[in-house]
Parts: sequence; C-alpha cells; structure tokens
Amino acid sequence: MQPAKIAPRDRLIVPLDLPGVAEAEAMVARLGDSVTFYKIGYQLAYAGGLPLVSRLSGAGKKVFVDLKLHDIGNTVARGVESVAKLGATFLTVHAYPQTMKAAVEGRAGSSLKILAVTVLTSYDDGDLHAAGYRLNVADLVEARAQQAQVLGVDGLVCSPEEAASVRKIVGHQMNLVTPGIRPAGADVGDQKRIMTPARAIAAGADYLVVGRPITGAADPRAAADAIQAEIAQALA
Ligand SMILES: O=c1ccn([C@@H]2O[C@H](COP(=O)(O)O)[C@@H](O)[C@H]2O)c(=O)[nH]1
Repeated sequence: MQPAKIAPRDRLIVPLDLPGVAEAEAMVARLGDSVTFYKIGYQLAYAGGLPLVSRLSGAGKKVFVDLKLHDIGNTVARGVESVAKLGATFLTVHAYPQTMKAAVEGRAGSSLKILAVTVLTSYDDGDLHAAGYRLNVADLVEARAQQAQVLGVDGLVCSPEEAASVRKIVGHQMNLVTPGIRPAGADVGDQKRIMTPARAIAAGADYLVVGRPITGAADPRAAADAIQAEIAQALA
C-alpha cells in the first residue's frame, strides 16, 4: 500500500534546538511560511518549551516531540498518554521492544504517531561496539526496524544511509524520518551518518530533519528555502 502523499514543503522538519521559548518563537517568526513542521527536543523542552507544542499546532504547524523515551513499560505508556494530549504529530522512543510496545499502547485512541529511534545518527560501528553491541550499525538498524514493524510502531528514525534498506523491510506503511542531513559543503558537526537532502529523498526518506544548517545560518529562511527547493527537485 502506498502512503498518503506528503507535500514536498511538509517533508522538512526544523528542530528548535534553542535555549528558550523566546528564541524558539523568534526563529519560527523568521522562518514564516517556509517551514510547516518543527521539532522540540531536550534543549527546548527542558527550558519550558512543551507548551509550544499546542501553540504551534494551534497556529497550523505540525510538531515532532523528540524526547526519545526509554523506561519501564508502565512509565513509557503513561508518559506517551500525556504527550498525546499536547497535540503533537510525532513522538520518539528508543527502539527497545518493551519500550516500543508500551509506547504503542500509550498512544492508542490518539492521533499521535510513535517513531522508534533505531541507531543515533552520531554513532558509527565503533561507537556501537564501545557501547557493548556486537552488531554493526546497518544490521542493528535493520533488526530494530523489523521489531518496530511487528510491534505496530508508526515510523522510524534512522540515518539516510539506511533509508533504502529499511524501506525494503518495512515497505511504505511506516514513516521514515532522517536526521543526519547536510547540504553540500555544510559543517557536519557531531553527525557521523549523513547525506544531502536530495540524496536522502532519493534513498526513500519521507521526512528530513535539518537543524544547525538552518538555525545557525545568517539567513535561516534562505537556508530553509534552499533545502525546500532541493527536496522539491529531488521529488520531481
Ligand atoms: O538519530 C538521531 C535522532 C535525532 N536527532 C536529532 O535531530 C536533530 C539534528 O540536528 P542537526 O543540527 O541537523 O544535526 C537534533 O535535534 C538531534 O537531536 C539526530 O540528530 N539523530
């Protein structure tokens, strides 16, 4: 089954990784109608940013709450129930079976979609081995994608490097959301598994998360517009 078509403009998700609500609101104002989808993660959520979820969704934007939950099942399920009341579109949990099962239970009856984070895009094989894993990145991402699908998770966070192989496993039933996006020549920062926007779309990503190349740019709106144009061209 093919998924509902996503408009090119709605495929860009901009993380509001900023120190406070005032800075986040100023960034949203600067980006204007160029950006329709925002992400709220640790930095803003722990600085009083969660009320922005309902404010942004009330203003017609979509919001991805990137809290990467991981705890005992009951705590995850109850936490997801609370997030579901905020009006977010996506919420992340780590891709551990107990956690994913509990998150799917917690979002029942709501419109919230659960995304399972397979392997962080700042990790390479060496980082996984240092953390005690025997599998390499590609194999762990694939194993977790299969588990997530069986457990009824709505989508996956992976790097664009794995998008094509994950798409083969999960088909078009699950949303593939890819951070680790860098326009040609952009500073890579702490990301290790990266692609350009055009290549990520060609690899099968549904949504691209692009933060610092936009929010750290001298002209964030121009940076977002350039990425939107690259996405649209890759889909044409
Ligand atoms: O594997 C992951 C999961 C989440 N992220 C988040 O995406 C953005 C990326 O920001 P950039 O500035 O474009 O690097 C950030 O909020 C991360 O927390 C990720 O990078 N990788």
